Amino acid sequence: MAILQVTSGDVSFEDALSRYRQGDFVPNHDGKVSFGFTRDVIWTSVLINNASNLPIKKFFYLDSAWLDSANFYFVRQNKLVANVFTGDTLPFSSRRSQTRMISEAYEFKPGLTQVLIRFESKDPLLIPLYLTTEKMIQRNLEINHYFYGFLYGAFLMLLVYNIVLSASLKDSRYIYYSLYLVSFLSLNIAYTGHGFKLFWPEALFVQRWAMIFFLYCYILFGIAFCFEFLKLKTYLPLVYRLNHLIYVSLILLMLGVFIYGDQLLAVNIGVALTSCLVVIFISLGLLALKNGHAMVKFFIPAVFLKAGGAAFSAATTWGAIPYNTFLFHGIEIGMLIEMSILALALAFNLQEVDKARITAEVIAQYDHLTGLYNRRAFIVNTTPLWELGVREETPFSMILLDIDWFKTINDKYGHAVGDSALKAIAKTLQQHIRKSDVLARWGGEEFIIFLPNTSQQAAIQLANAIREKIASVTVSHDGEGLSVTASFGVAEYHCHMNKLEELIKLADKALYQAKNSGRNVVCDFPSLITLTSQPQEIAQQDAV
Ligand SMILES: Nc1nc2c(ncn2[C@@H]2O[C@H](COP(=O)(O)OP(=O)(O)OP(=O)(O)O)[C@@H](O)[C@H]2O)c(=O)[nH]1
Repeated sequence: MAILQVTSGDVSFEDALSRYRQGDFVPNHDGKVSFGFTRDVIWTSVLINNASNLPIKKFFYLDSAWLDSANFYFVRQNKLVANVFTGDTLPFSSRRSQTRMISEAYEFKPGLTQVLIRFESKDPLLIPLYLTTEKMIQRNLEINHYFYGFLYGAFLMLLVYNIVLSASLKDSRYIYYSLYLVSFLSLNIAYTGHGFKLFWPEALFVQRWAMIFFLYCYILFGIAFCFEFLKLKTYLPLVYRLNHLIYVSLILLMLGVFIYGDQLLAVNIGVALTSCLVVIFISLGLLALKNGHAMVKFFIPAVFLKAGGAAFSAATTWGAIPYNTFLFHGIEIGMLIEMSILALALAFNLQEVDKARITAEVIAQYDHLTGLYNRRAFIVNTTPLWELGVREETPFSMILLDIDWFKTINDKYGHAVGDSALKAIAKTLQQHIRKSDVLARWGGEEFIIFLPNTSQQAAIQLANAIREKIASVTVSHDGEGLSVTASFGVAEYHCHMNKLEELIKLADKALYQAKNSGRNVVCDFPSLITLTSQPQEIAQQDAV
């Protein structure tokens, strides 16, 4: 194969032929196939010698879906015998051969045939040209089908997985991930020629601009995903504030290039932005890592691997390294790896969210000062025991206790001492109840105990034991021990009660009675003072 690269203006077939004869074509000894982003026109000349006596049908096959035009001129004995035009400037349905990649059949008569082909593209000019048989083309397409079947299958799986997660978790990161993935998928469908073959075979305008449009979408959603995934709002708020400016600038740029209408310029800007994207992603990732964002440990390797794949694709496209199908598909493989790692990261995040939810649920059950159940958790844990007691007709009781003169303790010794008293009493209560009892901090200085399988008499006994114990507990203050007392109300379930609240109300009434009876006493309902000690003003209860 010999090549003539026309850098300015155009050359007609006749001119190309005469320049070939003048020796202007250069032999393509090193098998160059990539000419990068160029407005140049490439003419190639191939001499085919059919040494047999019979005509042989062969196919020219181009393993690239980016060519705007491939114009084949078949010359025999200095005469043009056939001219076939194909490429993306022709509706797909008008192509003689309906393969996704350009292929052109020709029956070579015995003897020498010269084939001159004029190539042009507004996308990267890549000409991996093969002279082959129909069988080989079918085989190649078959391998391609498996490859893209696997790739699109994997992308669709990741997509569905993330759409389900975004719908159930209402987390914007999954939505941006899905958009990022869909834009890459669409870009891939456009630049591999699948779109032209399957979705818009007649629409030349779409074929011309779809790839560029999806490339810009990919950049836009890539940035949006990066901002959300790295939680820049939290970890880099100054950068995050720029997000709207970035999105608006990108959309304006996109509109600008479409209105200007220069396809090659639009592709060049898009590709340059995609390369910048990798640098931006990694820089933002490192900054977020510095500010303590754990998910970056997934993000940076994912972006590196994708960037590696993309670099190989770009290098083969630009002709920096020799063309090779595997390397050419580097971006797709890299993107699949990146998407899988990021999906893993989002799954990891799901686990974190779950852990945080469990922690929040646990925290929501407990009183932070004493570590006892709070009022809500008390009701939740007591209700089934109440129902069981009612059904099995076993006695059960409730104790409500309130620290005496607690306001005075706070006022006189300070809140910290009040808190220590609350903690000391909580500990005492925990030591005196059974595992099956339910203990909670009911309010400020009030505690409640639900006692399953416990009669009123037994509850009163327990309350008195606790009362005595509390009175003997000392809370340290300025090196001295300060003692506190508590008053108790006890009530037992009766069959006319319908709700837990009714039993609590009775215990509260008994407690009220205990307070009125001078404090540091246990009262039950109906009010009955079971044991008293001399009521004391806390102000007088100094060191023990
Ligand atoms: N230190 C501390 N004080 C609390 C806490 N929760 C509530 N309190 C205080 O407990 C005091 C309760 O005061 P009162 O309801 O007047 O009861 P009292 O002083 O114990 O009087 P009697 O119950 O009639 O013996 C209030 O001053 C609240 O501010 C807490 O978590 N820590």
